[in-house]
Amino acid sequence: MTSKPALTTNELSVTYTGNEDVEALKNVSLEFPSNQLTAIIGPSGCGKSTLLKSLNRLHEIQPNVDIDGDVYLGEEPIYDTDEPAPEIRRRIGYVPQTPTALPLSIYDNVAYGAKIHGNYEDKDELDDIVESYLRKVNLWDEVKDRLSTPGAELSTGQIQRLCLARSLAVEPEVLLCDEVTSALDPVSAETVEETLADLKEEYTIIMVTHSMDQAKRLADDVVFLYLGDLIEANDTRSFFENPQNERTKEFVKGHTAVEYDDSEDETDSNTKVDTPTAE
Ligand SMILES: Nc1ncnc2c1ncn2[C@@H]1O[C@H](COP(=O)(O)OP(=O)(O)OP(=O)(O)O)[C@@H](O)[C@H]1O
Repeated sequence: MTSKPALTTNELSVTYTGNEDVEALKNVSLEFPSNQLTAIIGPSGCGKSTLLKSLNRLHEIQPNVDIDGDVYLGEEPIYDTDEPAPEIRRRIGYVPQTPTALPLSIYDNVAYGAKIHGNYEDKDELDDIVESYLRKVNLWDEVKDRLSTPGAELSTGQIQRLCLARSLAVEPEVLLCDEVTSALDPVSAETVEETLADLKEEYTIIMVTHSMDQAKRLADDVVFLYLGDLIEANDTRSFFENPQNERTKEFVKGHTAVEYDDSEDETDSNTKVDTPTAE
């Protein structure tokens, strides 16, 4: 990891409290470089979504979560700060797995984000902003003649790109993506993936994915979690070709077997992670 970190975690721990405490993340210290795409991978239940949500204080909307340590956006702490959580969440955007359009027109789905940010003078400028973000997510040509139709009438893959445009329109410094292609058909997933590949030139993107193929294709860096522990973080090539930790070696080998040897394994070739759970 070479460039300056956009986001850093310092001994970050997250515990879900209740009848039984679940330590979902344990003392994780990590750097997420600027203008790169980092993939967070690991078996089901290892803490990927927990890590992602703790990076913009999304956990605070749940009552039963204890968080220790801190996260830094550049040099600024996001927990130990007077800055309101909604402003932190504007600066560190979150795109969920299930694409959902607001009950508004295509135009207003994107304008909504721009209006929150309030960085425009008049309608002409807002039109330009909407167009530029729809272009950024490769959706403009598909929707430019029907901007006033409801966003919900688009295909699922188009809605996911609309959600990306809406998230970008508030001008975040970092974009968190939680399995944003997993609810899509293969063609739509490919289009969203191409969009992410374009966006990572300009944005810092942190993405949870279950697909090793996707991590290899898209990510500059990979973070591997197991049972809430950070096992290994490295650039993508080193991570897959020369893993340092035995656990990583096993995980990568397991997925290589799934990807390339379909004679012995019935697991779907999209390499959905199926190794032991942390629960
Ligand atoms: N709201 C919650 N309350 C209690 N425990 C939770 C809660 N959310 C997650 N957990 C537990 O925390 C651990 C980590 O869960 P998390 O969803 O972060 O894993 P994950 O790696 O994203 O899993 P998956 O790949 O299946 O989505 C798991 O043991 C899970 O059961």
